[in-house]
Amino acid sequence: MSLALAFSLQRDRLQLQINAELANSGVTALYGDSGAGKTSLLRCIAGLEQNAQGRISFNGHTWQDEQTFTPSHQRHIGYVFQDARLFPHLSVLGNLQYAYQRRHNNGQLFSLPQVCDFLKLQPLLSQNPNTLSGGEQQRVAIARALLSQPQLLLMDEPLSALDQSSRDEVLAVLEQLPQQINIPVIYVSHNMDEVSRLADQLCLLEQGKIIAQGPLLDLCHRLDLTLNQQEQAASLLQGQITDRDSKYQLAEFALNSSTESSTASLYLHCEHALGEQLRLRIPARDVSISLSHQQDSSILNILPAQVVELMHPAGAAHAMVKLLVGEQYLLARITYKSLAQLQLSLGQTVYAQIKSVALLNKALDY
Ligand SMILES: Nc1ncnc2c1ncn2[C@@H]1O[C@H](COP(=O)(O)OP(=O)(O)OP(=O)(O)O)[C@@H](O)[C@H]1O
Repeated sequence: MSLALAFSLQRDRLQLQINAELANSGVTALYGDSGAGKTSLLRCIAGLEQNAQGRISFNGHTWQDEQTFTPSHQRHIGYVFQDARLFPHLSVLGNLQYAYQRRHNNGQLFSLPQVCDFLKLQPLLSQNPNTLSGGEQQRVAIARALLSQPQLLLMDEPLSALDQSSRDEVLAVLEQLPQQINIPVIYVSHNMDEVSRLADQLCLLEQGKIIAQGPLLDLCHRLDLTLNQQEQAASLLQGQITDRDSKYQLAEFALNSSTESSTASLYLHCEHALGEQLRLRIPARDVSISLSHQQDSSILNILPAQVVELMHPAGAAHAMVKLLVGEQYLLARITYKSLAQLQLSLGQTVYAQIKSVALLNKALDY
């Protein structure tokens, strides 16, 4: 059971041609450049594009084919837009009650107190939407979408219109979303940092077509994808906090591995509890490579690694090196000159020097 898509939509400047089956649990990120067709695809799923030709079905229910077109309000979906679109003449509570009263069914997946608690809306209930910050408005918009009791939640760049502090506020809520709701989420974004914090599955859209799809962890290390040849490419590593060093205020983060012999650890500063499964994001540009283990460096995290793939697009000043660290992959973006000087080859053992890591709250789903 899943969201099965086989349809096309003709736009003035874009032909959307979609053939895909999206997961029916967790967060699937629809990622692509501006104009790739992400919003158009989401609108087709929502039943907001009458001109889409083809078939869309969800969990065995046909929403659209040659004979059928289920209107948007009968698809049991929640939709969160880039802007909150709250009713200005109603209080926050009024907006929420309006959505709840018009819920898709009598299901009680999400109750008003539960949603208000999760999205920390209690102090805002009597306020008018115009008096709220952008982040607060977006939290209300998410609550409103959930109160309609959807079976599928669609989110179209819900952070893009927010300033940094509001963005962080809503992102913190979204990171907790999978623990709170048990429905699939399709999340449109062109921000890889956001995607790596929130998504389990990734769907890459380019010029109206899905060019790759699968678990985020698999796709974010594939060097054939242009996404991973760019400056903002980053690796995701999965592991847990296994020790704390109170003298230096550091925690030991051990990468998950199936055997003791292939384990590897990094050191970082964090407050997370021992044993907690976490996701680590390491920008490829913050990983350098040396042939020997540097003993006189301030870089704390230096790990033995094996070169498993090299990518140097013709004429480019930079190359991407895919390394195996323990049992997980790490990307290093180095200059073509360094690649030539080090004479790196496949299978070679090197040392990965990691200058920065970001600890993400969400563990990866395998
Ligand atoms: N209502 C419309 N009528 C005609 N063309 C449209 C319409 N909406 C979008 N388009 C065009 O379809 C293409 C895809 O737009 P869409 O908004 O789906 O892309 P996107 O990937 O979501 O981009 P962004 O990240 O900038 O929102 C663009 O060329 C856009 O100009």
